[in-house]
Amino acid sequence: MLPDGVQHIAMCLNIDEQVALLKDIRAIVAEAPLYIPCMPKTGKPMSVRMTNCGPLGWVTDKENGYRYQATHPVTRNLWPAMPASLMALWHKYANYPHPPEACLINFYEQGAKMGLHQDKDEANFDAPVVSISLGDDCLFRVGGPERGSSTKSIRLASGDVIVLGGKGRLNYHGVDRIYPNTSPLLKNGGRINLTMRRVTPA
Ligand SMILES: O=C(O)CCC(=O)C(=O)O
Ligand SMILES: [Fe+2]
Repeated sequence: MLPDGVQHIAMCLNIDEQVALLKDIRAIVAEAPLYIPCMPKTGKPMSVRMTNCGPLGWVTDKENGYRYQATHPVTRNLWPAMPASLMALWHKYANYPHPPEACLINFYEQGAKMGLHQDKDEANFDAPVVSISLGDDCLFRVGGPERGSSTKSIRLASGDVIVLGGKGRLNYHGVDRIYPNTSPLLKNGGRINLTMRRVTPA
């Protein structure tokens, strides 16, 4: 059983839908290249590469830490628009009457991971976080709203959706590992995660 408010919806996207979504993501990455985010204060580079689409994007660097901003930290351009394919997934799974403002695009190569954390840089926790997996499987871990709470590990596959909402909105979660060569979607392997969020109060 997953914690209250955490939903794992397996195989939401069939292979054709995954290919179509990937095409949209490739267009976004062509305009807003993946960059290497760094941890606040220490400046340690994260193993995941990132970009965003939508009016706001989540960024992090040594000097200014975790935040949302309207522009890409390297190109300084506005983030590309959120594609209709992502908007449709939000409206299907978020059960929230306002559109998402940010979609963080995470790219994990083999060996990349993401430590346990809460998504709490938003000024609005009423809306859920809707997260889509594409490409190689990963081991996803989710706990409760306190750092020490027990966690549960689940394997996510390409086309799966995770929703963190309600009581689960601030639950700790992270990605422990990528399982190489488990999906034919990305020619060179790796995993893409798309995390849609509402940032400001509606
Ligand atoms: O890659 C994932 O499935 C989770 C990503 C995540 O938790 C985040 O970007 O905040
Ligand atoms: Fe997260």
